[in-house]
Amino acid sequence: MGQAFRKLFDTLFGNTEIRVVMVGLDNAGKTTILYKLQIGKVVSTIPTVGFNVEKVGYKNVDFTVWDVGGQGRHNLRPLWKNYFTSIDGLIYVVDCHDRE
Ligand SMILES: Nc1nc2c(ncn2[C@@H]2O[C@H](COP(=O)(O)OP(=O)(O)OP(=O)(O)O)[C@@H](O)[C@H]2O)c(=O)[nH]1
Ligand SMILES: [Mg+2]
Repeated sequence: MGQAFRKLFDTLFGNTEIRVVMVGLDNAGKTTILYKLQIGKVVSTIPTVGFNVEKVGYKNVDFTVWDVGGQGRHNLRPLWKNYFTSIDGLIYVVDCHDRE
């Protein structure tokens, strides 16, 4: 209950911190989205082995966005679940041009 009031208070009067995790298959575009959100540009990327984490501010909300690598050949997908504790949101990124 106290936590709920705290969140409400923060939303109305201060900064709210939200933790978000992005997962999806390799080459889906997660890292591209992360840096587009943070710096507003499309950057060139390399496959993520591990994760990238960045802060993205929007209005009075501070998003901490975790971008977790999705390559199957490095067996990264079974590791996704380790990022799912204490998060407020999960984004699953899909490349709509990927027919496989
Ligand atoms: N045409 C097009 N290319 C994109 C788009 N988003 C990402 N790409 C390209 O797709 C490739 C992979 O993008 P990443 O953002 O590195 O993919 P990822 O999901 O982080 O991949 P992993 O780190 O391996 O899990 C890069 O060459 C990007 O430039 C898009 O919306 N359109
Ligand atoms: Mg990546």
